[in-house]
Amino acid sequence: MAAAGPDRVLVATAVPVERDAVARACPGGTGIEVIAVGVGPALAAACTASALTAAALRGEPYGLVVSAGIGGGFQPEAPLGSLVVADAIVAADLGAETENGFVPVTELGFGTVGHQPPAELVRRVADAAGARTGAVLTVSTVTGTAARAAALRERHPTALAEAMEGFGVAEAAAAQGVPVLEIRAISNPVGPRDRAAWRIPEALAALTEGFGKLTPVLEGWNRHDS
Ligand SMILES: O=C(O)c1cccc(C(=O)CC[C@H]2O[C@@H](n3cnc4c(=O)[nH]cnc43)[C@H](O)[C@@H]2O)c1
Repeated sequence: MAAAGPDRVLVATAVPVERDAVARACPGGTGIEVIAVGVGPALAAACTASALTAAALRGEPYGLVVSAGIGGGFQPEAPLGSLVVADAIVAADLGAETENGFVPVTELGFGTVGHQPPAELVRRVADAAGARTGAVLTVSTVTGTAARAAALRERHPTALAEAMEGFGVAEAAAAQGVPVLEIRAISNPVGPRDRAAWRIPEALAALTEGFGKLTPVLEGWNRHDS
């Protein structure tokens, strides 16, 4: 039997400037498509699910989904302008606040709070792009205090970054049995709110450079090979 060809890859960013930064490194004909799916986990999940379903109905299903964009980095492990590849995609604020602290939704008997990207693909992508690997948290509220940053790190000691879409994109992918990655270029520290300290152009440039290096890995990847 002939070996299956490489999987088609869907890259989902939140906003158009992130989409364009990734697309600059992914010229047409590579089997990689880049779309903007909106800010926040719910909109990102809805738009990603629509794109996956539409492709499957066309008879051109995706074999991998990548949530990509800028993100906040936990300091000092994820400096501004660096890249992080998620080895775990974690819904960090999906649960209940109690007198004894935060309780994840899974401990209340519902749903899921994490997705695991394929370990070998994470390693290959991170090696190609010179990225760090660690948990990437999905939050609905951007962290704005040192106390909140410390609480997140205490609950998630391996976390390197936070953003707002990864878990939504991962839920949509998981619902269709498609593996998922998350790749973040660090635009700001996670911590006290200081919008003037965000380095968005530099992070977008890092996203383009990183995808330039990791695109061949995505192009060659087939989930049935690994
Ligand atoms: O400045 C604000 O008030 C503000 C509030 C909500 C969102 C934004 C964005 O610009 C978010 C765009 C996009 O970037 C990701 N991102 C970047 N840094 C962080 C962060 O520290 N924490 C969470 N998300 C972050 C996120 O994925 C958004 O889609 C600005």
